[in-house]
Amino acid sequence: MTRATEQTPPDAGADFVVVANRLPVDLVRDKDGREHWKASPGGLVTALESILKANHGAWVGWPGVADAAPEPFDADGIRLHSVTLSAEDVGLYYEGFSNGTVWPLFHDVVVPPEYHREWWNAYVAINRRFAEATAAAAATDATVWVQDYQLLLVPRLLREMRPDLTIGFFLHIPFPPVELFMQLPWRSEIVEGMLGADLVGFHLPGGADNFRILAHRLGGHPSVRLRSTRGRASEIRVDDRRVRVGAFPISIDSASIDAAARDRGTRARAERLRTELGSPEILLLGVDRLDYTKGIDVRLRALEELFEEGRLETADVTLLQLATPSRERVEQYQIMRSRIEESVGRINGSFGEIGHPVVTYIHRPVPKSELTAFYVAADVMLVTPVRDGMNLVAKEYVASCTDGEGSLVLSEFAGAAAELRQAYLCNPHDLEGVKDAIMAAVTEAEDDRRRRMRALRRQVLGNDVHAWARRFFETLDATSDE
Ligand SMILES: Nc1ncnc2c1ncn2[C@@H]1O[C@H](COP(=O)(O)OP(=O)(O)O)[C@@H](O)[C@H]1O
Ligand SMILES: O=P(O)(O)OC[C@H]1O[C@H](O[C@H]2O[C@H](CO)[C@@H](O)[C@H](O)[C@H]2O)[C@H](O)[C@@H](O)[C@@H]1O
Repeated sequence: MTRATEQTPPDAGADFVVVANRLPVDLVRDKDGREHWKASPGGLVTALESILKANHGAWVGWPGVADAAPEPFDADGIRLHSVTLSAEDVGLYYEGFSNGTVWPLFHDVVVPPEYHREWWNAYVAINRRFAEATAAAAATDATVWVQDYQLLLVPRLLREMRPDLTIGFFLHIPFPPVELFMQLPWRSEIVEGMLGADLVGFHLPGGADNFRILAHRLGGHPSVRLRSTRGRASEIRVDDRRVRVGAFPISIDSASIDAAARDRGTRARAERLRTELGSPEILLLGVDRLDYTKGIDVRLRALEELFEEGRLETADVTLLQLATPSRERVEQYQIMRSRIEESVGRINGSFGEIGHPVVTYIHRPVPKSELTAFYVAADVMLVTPVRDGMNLVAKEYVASCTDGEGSLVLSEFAGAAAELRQAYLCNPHDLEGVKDAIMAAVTEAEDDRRRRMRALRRQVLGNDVHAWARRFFETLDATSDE
């Protein structure tokens, strides 16, 4: 989404409203003070954009910069309502409680979560602000879909304001084991906040199970498994309401990525890219937000050791690592960036040649069409998070391997590993295992590699983001009909 046009808001409100921390476009302020909109980062936007366009819905979210307060406007057929956040709000609610407390806690405390009462107070106040904006944007009896960990309190707040609404909630990141969640000083408030929804969705059944156990332990809410949904959902009783809970693994717009990857221009760009990278025999690719959960450091260590041990020849192999800047004011992200950039420098210092680094590192987002060309060009995709809700990059790569060539090295700790079983799976905490997975992806016989990719493509092309949304809405409808 790149163009935005102003229109008068519809009086009656929208029948379908998505509320997420971010709008699907970010407001960008140039140095000279001029403003324009650009697509905002991350998998959530990628996933929901096509669904909203098809349904002429509304989206409530933050425009991505402090103090911006644009009037509601339409962009590519979606009505956008901005929630204004001051610089202080961004520091306390987004960088603080969302990304300094919940994000690390829910990603298995891979860095220590911080618990600060002023972050929590801001989180409560801003969740209320999002709920109020959503209540104002939704028509009578509308369906509202609340997204993700920044808005865990919104379902309950919204139900109190607008009992007529049907409310779905989806968590895009892992829901942690009970023992870890219990660290949170505000654990009951969070669970009760989520239980305000009619349907609470997770990527994996394990997340749904953890939530059910916590609803019982913290709130005394009993639950039953629903046989009718073939083990996919459970039901929690909250007073006189029934809240469904289930697993809905998100996916991508597989067909459109497949088509983009087949495009002649994309293929030509992929060829040129390989030439620009020195025509390596094996092109490895990493594509991530620069986040400490993504295991970029893990794959760099693995590659460095494979070079040191002579298992990979530096003359044959190149890694292209794309890293989108992310949450740059949060300290742990700064630490991880320094560590990664130091590793890239060290590896190139040891193994690169003049004009031929072994690792090419790009710390900025690239256009989607360019990204598809990178996927097409790559021989091996490295996806090695220490924990990840799903990881859409893994699925995008598979959808781009239209000629059946290409190998995916995938961490068992990414949600995607539950579906992409034929990838070269590895444990990112076991460096030898990661190295072996990379070597297998590079050296396995062509027939075996192709057989794996065929199976992966069947999975990704047969389970796209439209099927994900359909499954979620069917379950939500069934819940609200009863
Ligand atoms: N350097 C980049 N340039 C452009 N898009 C990127 C880049 N890195 C990641 N993306 C996009 O961002 C999304 C990342 O989604 P995902 O892998 O699920 O992780 P997350 O949402 O945690 O960032 C994908 O759709 C991917 O194409
Ligand atoms: O908005 P940001 O702080 O810049 O972060 C970008 C998004 O990152 C997270 O993505 C998650 O959702 C993906 C789709 O379900 C999933 O594949 C991935 O594993 C998750 O990490 C976050 O959950 C979004 O809210 C952010 O917008």
